[in-house]
Amino acid sequence: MTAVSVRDLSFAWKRNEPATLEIPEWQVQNGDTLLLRGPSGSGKSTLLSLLAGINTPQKGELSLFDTPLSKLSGRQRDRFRADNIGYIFQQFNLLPYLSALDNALLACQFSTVRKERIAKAGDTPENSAHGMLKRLGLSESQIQQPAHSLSVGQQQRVAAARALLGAPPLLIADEPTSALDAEHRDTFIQLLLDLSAKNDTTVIFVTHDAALARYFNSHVELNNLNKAGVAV
Ligand SMILES: Nc1ncnc2c1ncn2[C@@H]1O[C@H](COP(=O)(O)OP(=O)(O)OP(=O)(O)O)[C@@H](O)[C@H]1O
Repeated sequence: MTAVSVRDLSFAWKRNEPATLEIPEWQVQNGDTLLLRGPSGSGKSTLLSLLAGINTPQKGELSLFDTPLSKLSGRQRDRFRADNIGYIFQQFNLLPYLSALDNALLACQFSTVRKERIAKAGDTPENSAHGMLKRLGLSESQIQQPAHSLSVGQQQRVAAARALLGAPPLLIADEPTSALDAEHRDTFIQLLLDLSAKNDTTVIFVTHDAALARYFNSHVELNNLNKAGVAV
């Protein structure tokens, strides 16, 4: 099965303006770990927003795990995203006054399917979130602390736990390491990839940082994929 399949996709932010993205063909295989690179403004976040079904392309096909997103209503797309995509945002998007544990648990609040996957593995969401946060290096007291009182590195781990809870088949991470020093960044990526591999989760990781390439089994330069703005 392919995790992502794109054909003749075109997306413009505004009608009658030149397209930001034109991608004739692109596939990501299930279980791949992919690094997506490109200069600032090249459309990386825009592409992620299409993959997550937050925005929809004006033309072309975009399927995730053989489900064409264009066939889903807005509400079905929201449900599909909650069930199937773990998303780590650049700014993490944690709720500041909720504890690390409750932030991680939000992933299950919006998805029965995630809860069911955990139940099938003989676990509870609370226990699974707690275990994930511990594996990501948070202490008992940090797990109970409100997110705003954690360091940037700790907040990033909470965002990773929330994204991975309930084993979504696709993890999307948008530059989540830009605030970290090299050592913390490398440890974090290694952990993220180890946890993803356990669930056979496909990973799409966006970064500017060429030094991270060695962690991923495929590499895509968005400017090679995207034909928008290129004369034919
Ligand atoms: N919400 C939006 N409304 C209108 N235009 C947008 C919006 N978001 C992005 N754009 C435009 O789309 C183009 C691509 O932006 P995008 O944020 O996808 O690039 P990026 O590669 O993720 O950049 P960076 O590495 O700086 O985050 C830019 O020209 C930007 O101005």
